[in-house]
Amino acid sequence: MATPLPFVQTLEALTSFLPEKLKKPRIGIVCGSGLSGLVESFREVVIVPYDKLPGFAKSTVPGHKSALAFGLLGAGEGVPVVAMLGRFHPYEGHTFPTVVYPIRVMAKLGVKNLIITNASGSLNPAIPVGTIVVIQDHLALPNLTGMNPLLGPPTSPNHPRFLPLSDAYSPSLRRLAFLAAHRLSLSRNALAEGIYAWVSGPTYETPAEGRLLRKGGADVVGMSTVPEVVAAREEGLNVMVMSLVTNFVVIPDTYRSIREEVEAELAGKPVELPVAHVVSHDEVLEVGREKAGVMKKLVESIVELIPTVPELH
Ligand SMILES: O=P(O)(O)O[C@@H]1C[C@H](O)[C@@H](CO)O1
Ligand SMILES: Nc1nc2[nH]cnc2c(=O)[nH]1
Repeated sequence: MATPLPFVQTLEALTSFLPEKLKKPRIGIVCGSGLSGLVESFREVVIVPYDKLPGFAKSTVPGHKSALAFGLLGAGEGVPVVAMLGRFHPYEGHTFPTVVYPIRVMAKLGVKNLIITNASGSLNPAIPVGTIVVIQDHLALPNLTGMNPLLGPPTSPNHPRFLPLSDAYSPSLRRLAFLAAHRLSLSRNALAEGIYAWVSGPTYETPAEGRLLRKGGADVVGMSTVPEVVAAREEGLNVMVMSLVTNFVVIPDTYRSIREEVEAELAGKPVELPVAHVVSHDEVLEVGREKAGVMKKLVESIVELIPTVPELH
């Protein structure tokens, strides 16, 4: 029998930390690798470390802090928001209920719209490093092969047993991303649309895996987000995802043949080999730092626009 989740205790703890005007955020934000700097734009900010909250784990990944940030974001009076400064990934050893626990807590606080960010590798030559991809759909091999975050007894009798995901990524929220980019005078190439492949990690893709995902229709690949999207949809939230491309995934058209190289060498005609790029988390964080400002402005602008859209209330 699964241990019951301590929602009541978490909500009581949060209530004790928060002033009245921050107690009911309507917009939730998840900050991906290297993107927690968003909190610098919050006003009247209250930071609640995860270790003060029953049910919350600790994020162990560099570039992920372990705290919830509450504050007002956007021009004028500002909109009350809550942001996860750091998320939990299944590859860290966290169970799915733990990975998505903060999302369910956000829903219980009254959050209706969720903006998720992440870092990803590009599988699509037309989507270079530094692009922010507004996700329109996902390809989640783990969901299809026995690692679905909703396996097991339902978390609540109010949740559907069979959750549809054909409409997971809110067109109304995605629209706001492009309107926000226009307001900020970003170049057309700064933002793209695409499909996110979720893999469990923590290994990066082999070239053959990258090629498989590309052939399957994915544009970018990452190790997070989909469990959060699934839980958020189960909780009835509107969801949008913006994925910052931090590196290219190597997808060769052909493999270099070692046999041909040896044969060429033996024949006295050595071939000059291209040096293949090897991705690292430092590189992911570096691009995150470079683009954090743009991501921050986009999120802030989307937060300002949400209250103007009746179907997002
Ligand atoms: O939490 P996100 O998805 O932003 O982090 C990405 C995926 C892995 O956790 C890590 C790999 O570098 O970055
Ligand atoms: N799986 C995966 N996750 C990433 N996160 C940032 N870059 C990558 C990548 O190339 N592959």
